[in-house]
Amino acid sequence: MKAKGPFVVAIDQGTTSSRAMIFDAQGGVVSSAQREFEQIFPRSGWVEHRPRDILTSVQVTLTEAMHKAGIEASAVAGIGITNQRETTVVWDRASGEPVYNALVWQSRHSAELCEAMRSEAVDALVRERTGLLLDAYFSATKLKWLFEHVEGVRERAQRGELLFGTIDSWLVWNLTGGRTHVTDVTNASRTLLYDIHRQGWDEDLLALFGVPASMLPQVRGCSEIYGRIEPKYFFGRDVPICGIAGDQQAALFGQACFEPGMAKNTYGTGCFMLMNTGAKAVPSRHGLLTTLAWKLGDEVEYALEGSIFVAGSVVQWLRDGLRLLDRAEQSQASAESVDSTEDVYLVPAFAGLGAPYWRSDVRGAIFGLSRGTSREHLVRAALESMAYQTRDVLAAMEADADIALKELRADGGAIGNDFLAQFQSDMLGVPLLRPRITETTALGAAYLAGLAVGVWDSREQIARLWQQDRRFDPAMEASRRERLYRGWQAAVQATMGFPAS
Ligand SMILES: Nc1ncnc2c1ncn2[C@@H]1O[C@H](COP(=O)(O)OP(=O)(O)O)[C@@H](O)[C@H]1O
Ligand SMILES: O=P(O)(O)OC[C@H](O)CO
Repeated sequence: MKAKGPFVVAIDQGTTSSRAMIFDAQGGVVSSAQREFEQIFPRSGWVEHRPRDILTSVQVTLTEAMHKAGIEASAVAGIGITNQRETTVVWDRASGEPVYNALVWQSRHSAELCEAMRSEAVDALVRERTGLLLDAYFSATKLKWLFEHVEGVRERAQRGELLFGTIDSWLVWNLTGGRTHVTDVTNASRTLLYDIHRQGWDEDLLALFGVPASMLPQVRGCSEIYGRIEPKYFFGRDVPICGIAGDQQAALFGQACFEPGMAKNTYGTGCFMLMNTGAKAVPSRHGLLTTLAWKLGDEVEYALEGSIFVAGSVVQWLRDGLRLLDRAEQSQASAESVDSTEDVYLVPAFAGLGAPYWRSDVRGAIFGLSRGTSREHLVRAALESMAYQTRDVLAAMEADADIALKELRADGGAIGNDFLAQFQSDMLGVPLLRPRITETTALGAAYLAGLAVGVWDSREQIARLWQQDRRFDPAMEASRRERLYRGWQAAVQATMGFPAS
């Protein structure tokens, strides 16, 4: 007999792959399926996705995960969606056809346009209303690029023929058969068009970027029924879609960081540290972002975020670019085979530096090379760079929020690396906790969906489901830690000074 459930499905639409996961009511993984899709690099620094590829990868993984689980569709209580954030899609309201590829969050399409728009008044307006910065990372700059570079898009948008959405909106629109144009507050808070204090699209910002209000989705909470999936996509059942959050906020939720001061760091392609600041939107004076953590019922909570653009991808570069490794996992043994980097530092500013520096013009550098520098030293320096960047962000966070972090919950593919986890704990001087389920992004989306349809009743119940895999306690002497960190800071300063202008 097939298991009765209830089960919850999470769709985790990430930058390089889509994943569908099925969870039971204890928060345990029943099955999962994953598909990569094509990354399109039309020019140096530009990254695009085909919106239809994304949709297909989601539909295929949904079906595969259900087959693997061997459960009835009727046992699924709800579907949650979590997504790569900021990535921008524009499509025709009538035909559903995208007008162009999706412009991906990392892409620098709109970098020049941002420089041309920059002024003290614009910077202040953006920061005050959105908690963000004027940077090509965010959606409104990508929309403006589409208006300026793709023929007819501005005019069609002005005539009300086009819709805009981040990937969550694009998926919900399609999975509900073109009936529902919504997003949630967390995704809205990454567009540069949303007032995070007043909770609404902001007319001044719409005017600044030339965006007609008619193309915007309705903004909703993170845990409610938005619509029902078309039965043809889900074994004949119109299951509710009832959870939406951007992937980093979903991970914060999946890590059960529900109290102000609790923080998580996700070590994937990039690294995103978010600290819950509760009902208070804490403005950053140290290069972080203020963002919405979630909205449950009428309650809104905020987070401080440090966005690091290159983390796990530095290991991919060692593997595919320098061919120093066959597999990412080998980096652990390689780093552990030497006692230190012998003062080699690698600053992986491949696409500039994100938080807290925001320097899109700088590029990566390696310092301290000697005749004795080996492959192992470089691998270790690459892993250490993730930990140093995280310390930069944490220092900014503690200064902004005026608190000292007690522990850091960590997740994402790269934190399976024990060397990195230990070095990170050493470098921060706080315990690092690794949960049993490191797919916390999908788990968070499942929790949000399950809360909306009664699979779980409360956040307290969810917090009790969090389980530790391993705890890493700081073991490095403070004097060594500070000496190493000073070396990193010098390396970053030197990187930012090159080439001399
Ligand atoms: N054992 C490991 N040590 C170091 N880095 C790793 C390890 N395993 C995976 N990675 C890195 O982590 C990233 C994959 O993590 P994942 O959470 O799947 O990323 P994303 O969701 O951003 O695609 C890759 O960049 C990979 O190089
Ligand atoms: O797809 P990921 O996990 O690399 O996350 C991307 C972030 O949401 C970008 O802001």
